[in-house]
Amino acid sequence: MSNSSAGPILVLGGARSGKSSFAEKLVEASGLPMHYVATGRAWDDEMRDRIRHHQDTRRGKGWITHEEPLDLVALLRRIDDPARAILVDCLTLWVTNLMMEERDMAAEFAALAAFLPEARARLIFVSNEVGLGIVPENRMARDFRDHAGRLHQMVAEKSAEVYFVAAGLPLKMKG
Ligand SMILES: Nc1nc2c(ncn2[C@@H]2O[C@H](COP(=O)(O)OP(=O)(O)OP(=O)(O)O)[C@@H](O)[C@H]2O)c(=O)[nH]1
Repeated sequence: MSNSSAGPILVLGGARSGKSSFAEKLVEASGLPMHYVATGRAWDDEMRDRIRHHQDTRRGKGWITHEEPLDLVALLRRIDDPARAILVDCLTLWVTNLMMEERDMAAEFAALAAFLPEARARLIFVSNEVGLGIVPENRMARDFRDHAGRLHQMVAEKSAEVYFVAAGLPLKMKG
């Protein structure tokens, strides 16, 4: 794992690809205090169960959890510290939440782009690669796919390392 000054790490993958576990291991290997930023919202019982499983079983003690569905950059600026590893899980849920609230996507992405080179913490971003299937039929899904793709390109460009995880296997794409 690179040092904090080298830039963030981006971990991409499909649903249930093992991307979050891989990213969690990177954070644990850093030996730094571990911060988890959840962008997901508990919108139903299934999601509530998943979140409980993440909090109690997957992460357990030793992690500090922050829940922020929208103002991700403001939170990252608040908790940024060179003596911390911060895992953001995940960027695609952030995109979903921003779209639901009709936020200015370009402005939000620009704020993140401005923050990344200044960040001092070991930052690890997890995100779903959603652009590999057929073109979605509905407009909102196409917009979502496009926003996610643009965001991934921006974060990848500013990252020191980029991985693609499939079937639990990480493929290093950058760094
Ligand atoms: N609000 C909240 N959300 C959480 C918390 N822990 C995890 N989550 C959310 O749960 C999501 C992960 O859900 P999963 O369905 O288990 O993971 P997945 O990304 O489909 O699977 P993998 O590819 O194996 O990681 C993350 O994107 C988080 O946003 C938490 O403490 N609070």
